Amino acid sequence: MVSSGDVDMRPIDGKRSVGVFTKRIQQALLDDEGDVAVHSMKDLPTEAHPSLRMVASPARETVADCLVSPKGVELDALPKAARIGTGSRRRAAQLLKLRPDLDVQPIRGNVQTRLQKMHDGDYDAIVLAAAGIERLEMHDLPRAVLPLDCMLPAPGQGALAIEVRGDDSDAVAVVSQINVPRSAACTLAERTLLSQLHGGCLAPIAALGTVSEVAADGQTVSVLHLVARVLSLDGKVCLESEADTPLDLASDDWQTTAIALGRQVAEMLIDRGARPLIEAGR
Ligand SMILES: NCc1[nH]cc(CCC(=O)O)c1CC(=O)O
Repeated sequence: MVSSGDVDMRPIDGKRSVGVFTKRIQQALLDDEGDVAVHSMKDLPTEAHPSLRMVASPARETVADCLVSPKGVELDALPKAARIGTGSRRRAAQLLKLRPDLDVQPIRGNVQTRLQKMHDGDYDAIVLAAAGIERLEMHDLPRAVLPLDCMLPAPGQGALAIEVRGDDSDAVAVVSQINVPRSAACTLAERTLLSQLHGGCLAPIAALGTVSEVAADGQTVSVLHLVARVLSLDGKVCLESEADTPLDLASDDWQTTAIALGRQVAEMLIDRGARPLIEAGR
């Protein structure tokens, strides 16, 4: 299905841009044109549609962003004042934090359109999610992975969100079986943080949840870690907070745990002054 996010070339704008990649697909579910919707979780607004239910998130792809350029150079090898195409304030702010000289310019359209614009010479480089490149099987695309400490991803990046109609109990029962709690816990923490900050998809907010196994008293326990950043648009201010919590993936408690961690890290950022930065980014 073609969504308005694929074809609308106008600059990203607060209200109009909410759900542009997901609305058309949700409408197909509501109209009974399909029974299962597959979204990029990153594109799915945190506020759920009242008649739909996100019942599964399968194993997550790689979460990083990539710098894509004709020669696939690293960020520090770009010439001074290089033109970078990205419509994402999160990406723009994190790039400018490291390279204030860069000339960040808006870009729209699907991946093919963006690459064409780069090859036409409109930009020296663009930023794309590694997950998108891999899902499109563009394995030969010249690119440099941006390390996570320089570019934290968007909440939900690299994950899929599978939605069904809330009253379709067969679909709920079947599709929920492909949920991977380890991935779902990470993205639930990230998306809880985002909704607590009322960031929508546009504010310069980055977040990454990870699960690791830690040895404690001769046993291994899972730990959910969440790190998040809120930046000023020019990247000059960058607040970062993180926290972790034990996670019991075998019980249904993982949801409560992930939500609590998302709230906790959001509070830490608000205490450090995130609100005015988010308001300025609207
Ligand atoms: N906003 C478009 C969008 N939605 C999901 C992805 C990539 C795949 C993913 O992050 O899951 C992309 C393209 C991009 O950000 O480069």
